Amino acid sequence: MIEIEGLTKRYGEKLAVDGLSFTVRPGIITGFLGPNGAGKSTTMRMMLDLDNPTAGTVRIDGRHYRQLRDPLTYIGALLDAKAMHGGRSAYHHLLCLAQSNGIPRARVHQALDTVGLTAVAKKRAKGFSLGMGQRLGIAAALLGDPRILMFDEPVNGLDPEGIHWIRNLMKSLAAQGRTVFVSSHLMSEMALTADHLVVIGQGRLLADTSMAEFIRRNSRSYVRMRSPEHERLRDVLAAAGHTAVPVADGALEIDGVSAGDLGELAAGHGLVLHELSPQQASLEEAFMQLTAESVEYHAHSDTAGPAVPAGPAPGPDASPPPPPTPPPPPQPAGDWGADWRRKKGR
Ligand SMILES: Nc1ncnc2c1ncn2[C@@H]1O[C@H](COP(=O)(O)OP(=O)(O)OP(=O)(O)O)[C@@H](O)[C@H]1O
Repeated sequence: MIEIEGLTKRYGEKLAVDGLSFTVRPGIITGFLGPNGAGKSTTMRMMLDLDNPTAGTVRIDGRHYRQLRDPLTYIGALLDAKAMHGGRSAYHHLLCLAQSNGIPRARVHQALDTVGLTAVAKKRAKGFSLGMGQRLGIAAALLGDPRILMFDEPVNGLDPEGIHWIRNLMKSLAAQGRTVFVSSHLMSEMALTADHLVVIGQGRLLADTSMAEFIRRNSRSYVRMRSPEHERLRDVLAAAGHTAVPVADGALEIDGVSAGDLGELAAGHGLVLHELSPQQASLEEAFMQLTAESVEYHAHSDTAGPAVPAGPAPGPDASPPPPPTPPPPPQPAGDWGADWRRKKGR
């Protein structure tokens, strides 16, 4: 188990992690989700004592990382798959790690076997593809047979076969009762892997919820209707007890009733419809709404300009930056998502 309490990291003016508190439990995969720059890697580095917190604590099975004897036997991590000595073979890379952490040599063979690198164990790591490097990084994380595993964006840049393999590996590690903590900036990836979600934005906790609860609250199905007789359609729907929410393109969105029933209702009143379509809100949309106010880097919607940070404009001739927008107040974890549902009139 990993317990994080009031974890904060400031780099000069930048508050990268802002008073995070949550617990990562064993036997499940906990997804750590947030847009680019949200503070995921910084949090993970502090969990592994690679960075000092400005405030707050991290406990690994009740102890600080520094108090762990042979830490690789408690917690294994894949942070940056490229962080290895490229001139060494995969076997020697793992052997060096094993020898400096009191791990028996036999584990090197087992770890190579688990990740499918036995055949290339004698090859130098610098000749490895991205996927092979990722597998070697995972072998290093598994080397000490730790109860806790941490993966930072493990599927980045992998082909579908590699992604499938990592997903299944994480699931089997969790099924063995281990604590699995995995970061991503993709909701779609987490939906396929995680049992629990911790969502952050600009270093703050936005949600701490089970995946099932996230899906239950956000996999909303509804019906879109459009009619040239917009007002009459609204009246007919209201009289039938349905709440119709108008949206920007002139359509109405109606929850809790089927497209078939709505079609019959409209036909019964002689209403012409230009659209009657069942819809399913995507989890990606829910995640984007949840983190919308905390996204630091936006792409321009016009195609002329490059993506730039939303912060002050660069360069000596740049016009003065607009005053900073105050960050949104933190949401109580029990009511996350309420804000965007309110905004959408849901
Ligand atoms: N060593 C550092 N010095 C100064 N600022 C830093 C440092 N490390 C991270 N930051 C800043 O802290 C914020 C959080 O960065 P972090 O890498 O933890 O985010 P992230 O959620 O992992 O992002 P990504 O998904 O893009 O990897 C960013 O604004 C980043 O620029």
